[in-house]
Amino acid sequence: MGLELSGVRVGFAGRSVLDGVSLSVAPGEQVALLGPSGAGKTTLLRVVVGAVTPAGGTVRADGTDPSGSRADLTRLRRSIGCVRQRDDLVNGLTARTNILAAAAHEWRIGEWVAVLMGGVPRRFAERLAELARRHDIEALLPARVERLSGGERQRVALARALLTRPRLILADECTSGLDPVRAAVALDHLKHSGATLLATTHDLSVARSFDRVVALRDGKIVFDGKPPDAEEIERIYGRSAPEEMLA
Ligand SMILES: Nc1ncnc2c1ncn2[C@@H]1O[C@H](COP(=O)(O)OP(=O)(O)OP(=O)(O)O)[C@@H](O)[C@H]1O
Repeated sequence: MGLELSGVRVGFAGRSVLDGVSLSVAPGEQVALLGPSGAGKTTLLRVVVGAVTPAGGTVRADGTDPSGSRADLTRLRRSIGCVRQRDDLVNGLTARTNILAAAAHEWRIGEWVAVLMGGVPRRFAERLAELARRHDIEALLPARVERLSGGERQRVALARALLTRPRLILADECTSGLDPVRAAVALDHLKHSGATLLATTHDLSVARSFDRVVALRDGKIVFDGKPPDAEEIERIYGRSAPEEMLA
């Protein structure tokens, strides 16, 4: 799925958070959105998914305006997989049900019953097993998600985002909270999903694993290209660069 943002402006309580952001991402392209805390990375993802309506500029995801009609937004969201910084798994439900819920709009009546009884509809079984294996969560599937650790929840959230093979993945700090091996597995899986990928990070080593890095500072794009080296980062961010960006 392609993305086109032009002159996007967002403000909260009179304070500018995105200030004339223009960005073009081709279908299948993978982009790291780099920036220190508060630079506007999450807000940019929220604009793409229609959770924040810009005060100015235009946004098109797959040619659709995410702030347009409800029907357009619903259709668009079904092609997007989100992994949020703070996952929004539903407590009280098992990891299995949380993952399957990503496809709830596709369930048939019999499948609703199967899922509510703790089962897995046959047409999702193979995909669920593959994701569980890949993210090492097979043993966690029957557990209620409130009993899982932060990193375990993160892996469940990744599996959920990938279940329906989305065409666009918005990953917000998706590896924070994961150990280095699992973080590498998660990134690798996202990158090999074939989807367009927009992944926020303030970790330069994560950004460096992408071919294209878009850096934000105070709501503006200040760099767009091959991964910047430490010297460039210092030039872009000066003292506002957190240590992990200078490493
Ligand atoms: N709903 C909101 N209401 C008011 N201010 C907001 C809202 N959402 C974000 N902000 C502010 O906008 C700024 C940018 O936030 P955003 O979450 O986009 O930054 P970020 O680059 O993702 O940071 P982090 O790496 O810490 O997640 C912050 O100063 C934040 O406090």
